[in-house]
Amino acid sequence: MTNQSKQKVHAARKAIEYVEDGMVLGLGTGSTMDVFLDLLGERVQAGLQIKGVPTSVKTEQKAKQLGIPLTTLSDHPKLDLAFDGADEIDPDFQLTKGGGGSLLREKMVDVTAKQFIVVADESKMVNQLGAFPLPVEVVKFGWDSIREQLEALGCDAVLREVDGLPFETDNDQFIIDCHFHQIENPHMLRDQIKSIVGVVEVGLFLDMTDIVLVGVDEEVIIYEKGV
Ligand SMILES: O=C[C@H](O)[C@H](O)[C@H](O)COP(=O)(O)O
Repeated sequence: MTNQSKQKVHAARKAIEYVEDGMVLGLGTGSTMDVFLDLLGERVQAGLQIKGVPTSVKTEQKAKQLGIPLTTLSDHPKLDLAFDGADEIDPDFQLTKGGGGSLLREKMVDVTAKQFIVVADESKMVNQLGAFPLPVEVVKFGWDSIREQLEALGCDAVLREVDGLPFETDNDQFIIDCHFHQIENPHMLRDQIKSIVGVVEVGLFLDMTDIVLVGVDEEVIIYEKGV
């Protein structure tokens, strides 16, 4: 197991400690969340009573395989906790997400939680957002015109492809990855991107995070908002 994988396991183990009987949880997407789901599945098999709202089809399928009971945002519009990974975390807990293409459902779920807990290895901690290409989910219609409008904001904007074909999200839309390299003002950029007609969501998760659990070698560093 790589050091990064070990850090994910440590952080996911710590995250499980926040889960209590009767809670309704947002279940994030990605390799870190896969570790978390495995551990959660073990706790459920041992008798823990929780329900989860998945943030992607992939997470939904894995949760079902593990016997984790699922529910919906319609039935539970306010979640107790949401757990999710991140692609970048800055010192103010601002995030970029969507490396796996699940940003829309992730944001919809994560924003509804009383507490949003980010689980990560230490490679995700950055001084400034932007080295990781910023994912933007867009409608298919006129996507190239949207891409040009994104480039006008000062980035190289690239349609995400898999095996030479456009990547399609769980919502049947495209992702455009925006290479800004450095994001000076995440709030302004979010507002500029969201004002482009045809943009569905942007992978800047701002002012949402309550707790960050970072796996660092054999320990986990806990960062809490306001502490
Ligand atoms: O769309 C994917 C999500 O935003 C993930 O949470 C993010 O990419 C982090 O994934 P991982 O834990 O695999 O690094």
